[in-house]
Amino acid sequence: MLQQVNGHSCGSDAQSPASLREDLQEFLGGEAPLHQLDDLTKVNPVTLETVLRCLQARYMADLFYTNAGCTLVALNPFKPIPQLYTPELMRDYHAALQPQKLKPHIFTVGEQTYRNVKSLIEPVNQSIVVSGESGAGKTWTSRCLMKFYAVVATSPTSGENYKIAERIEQRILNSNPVMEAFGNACTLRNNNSSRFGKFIQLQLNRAQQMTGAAVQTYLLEKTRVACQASSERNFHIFYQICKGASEEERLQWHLPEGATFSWLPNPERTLEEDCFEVTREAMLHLGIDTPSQNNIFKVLAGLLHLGNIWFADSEDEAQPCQLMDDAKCSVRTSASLLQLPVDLLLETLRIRTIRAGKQQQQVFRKPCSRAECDTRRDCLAKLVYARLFDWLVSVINSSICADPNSWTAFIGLLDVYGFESFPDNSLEQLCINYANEKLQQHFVAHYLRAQQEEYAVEGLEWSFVNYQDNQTCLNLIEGSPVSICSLINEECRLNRPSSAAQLQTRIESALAGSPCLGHSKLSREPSFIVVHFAGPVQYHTAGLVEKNKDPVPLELTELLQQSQDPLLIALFPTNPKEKTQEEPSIQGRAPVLTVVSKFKASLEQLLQVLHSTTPHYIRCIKPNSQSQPQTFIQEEVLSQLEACGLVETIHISAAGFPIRVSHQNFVERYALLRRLHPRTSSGLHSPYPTKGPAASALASSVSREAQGS
Ligand SMILES: Nc1ncnc2c1ncn2[C@@H]1O[C@H](COP(=O)(O)OP(=O)(O)OP(=O)(O)O)[C@@H](O)[C@H]1O
Repeated sequence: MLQQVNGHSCGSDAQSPASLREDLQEFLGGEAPLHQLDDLTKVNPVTLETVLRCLQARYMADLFYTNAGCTLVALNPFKPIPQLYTPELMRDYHAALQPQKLKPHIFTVGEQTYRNVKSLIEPVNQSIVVSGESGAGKTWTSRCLMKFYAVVATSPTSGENYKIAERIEQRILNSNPVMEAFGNACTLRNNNSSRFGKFIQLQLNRAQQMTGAAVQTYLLEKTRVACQASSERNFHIFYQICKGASEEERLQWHLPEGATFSWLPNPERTLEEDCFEVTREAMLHLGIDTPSQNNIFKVLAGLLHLGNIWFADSEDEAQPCQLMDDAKCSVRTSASLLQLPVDLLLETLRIRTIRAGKQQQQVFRKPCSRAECDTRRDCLAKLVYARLFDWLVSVINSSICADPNSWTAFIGLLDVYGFESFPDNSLEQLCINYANEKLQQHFVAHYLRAQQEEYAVEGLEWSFVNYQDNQTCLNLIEGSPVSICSLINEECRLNRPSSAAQLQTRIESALAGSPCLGHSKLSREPSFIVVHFAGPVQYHTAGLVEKNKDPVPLELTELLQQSQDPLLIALFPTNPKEKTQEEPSIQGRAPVLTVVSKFKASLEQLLQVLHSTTPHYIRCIKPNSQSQPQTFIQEEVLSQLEACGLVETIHISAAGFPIRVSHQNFVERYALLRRLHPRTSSGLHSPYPTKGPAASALASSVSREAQGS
């Protein structure tokens, strides 16, 4: 009935179409207008179409949050709605007797999570998995949740303790602008796209007060420092220093007004993320004082000048490449900002050292080709930036992390880069989409599969809801013995010359049986297609192996160890015992630790943490790819709904038993009901089953009733 009414096009009578529709609905079915359905399990029937219509109706009515069983759907409004995130509203959700009876909100999830910690029911630790495609609102959501906990999980005491707690919360909140300045960038899909993944662990003491936090980051897209797609930008911080530096700083950092940098595309675009002052202020609160900040910005300016060093082709292979005319000044400026000997910088960029022999004693020096010089220059910048980012994260952690004895439980917020599919996808997208597959699998395993299996085991009446399991895709990416990861890693291990076309052939022949592997007949570049749960993505094989090796010539690290700059000295210590991955082993074998293998290991660690917690899910949905408010493009939303299996989730949530109470807790909580029903004469049999499937069904229904769901 709803569908028909909604599909009906209303005329332009005196009555507005919206109110006519509502009247019609009421008359025909007595059902609530679609936008009033704040739980998708109430949509009837539950189909992709009805869910889509409901979300659209709500979006147009400025209702951005909707429950979908165990998941909260968050539609990106693409406009500021300050009244939706006020501290007063946070307190309302916190103080509510039954927060789930209030309008759906991320604060309901926040509060439920918080109450779960309080209840001490195992697993006490909680996690909130915020997912969605790039630009859907994940970072925004996690930021708001952090603010929520900063407001509600505070010490009620006054005086000194209160001040300490407030300082910790401020620091935790201040970690956001700093990490976003250094780790976010404007991409085609999102002006403030996170180019790294993060898991924030909010640490709570016995009284459920936030005593600290810890941040774990994943795979920063460091290639962006030296290479940006034409309509994209470098990390925000570079624009911030160029736009926000004072006159004096401009002189110190050699950043005159109007200077152009190859690695600073689209500087004319001004974004709200360009605010230098916010970053500085936040850094200060995290304990990074002004001299240290200036040191960081000076190094970053040095990298910008490094990007302006261009080489000319050498006519004689035995001679190093010459600098382009404009580049001579850039070399001097870059060397001076990075406090490196200018000759050594030039030599390192232009001459390769080859070690040979058993103990690598024989050393040859070979001039690099122009392309090799460019690669070394880019590599130097990536090396510095990646270490700087890691260093910042460790500074942040030391500033916000609580003493391990002071906290007993945590709430984890996971905000990883969303699923990506560009015209040109490479190793970065493969890793990002792989992470999204793993998270989807966690959701599928935890919710869609495990729940239904449990119902079957408990003997509950249940007709199985089919869902899209992404295991086949994961097998293709990471399975054993052969997968895309293993094949790319093997190329790195064998260190054999391998063309992009050869890699494509190897992948296609070794994994031909996988239904998730596709081939594009139209593509001129060697590539392969992976059919992800969120859609097919074509990956180009050119440069894949090299990126996976992520080779850092030893000379580059040695060069940076020669720097007199205090920050670079800290980032590149000259500790002979510290053997870095980039150093070749004695036997001259290629390093086994590849980007993919390190990423895989960190993902596995993350999933272990997630498995040990009670998970909560927030699905962020991007209503349109133009980031426009009040614009709901059905096809785009539909593909996101399909990709995350939302309809299946709703089906299972609607028909299933989402609330689980242990038998003991159930008896304790509802023992009162027994008094209402007289016992049988023997006194042994309660009218309610206390064990087995029927008990859990009963527990669920009573509990659901109690919670008003
Ligand atoms: N609840 C909201 N209210 C207002 N604007 C929002 C909201 N959520 C998101 N936005 C807007 O959408 C933009 C993109 O959101 P966000 O950066 O959180 O996306 P994301 O999912 O983290 O993307 P990525 O994966 O690229 O990092 C924000 O910069 C903000 O302008």
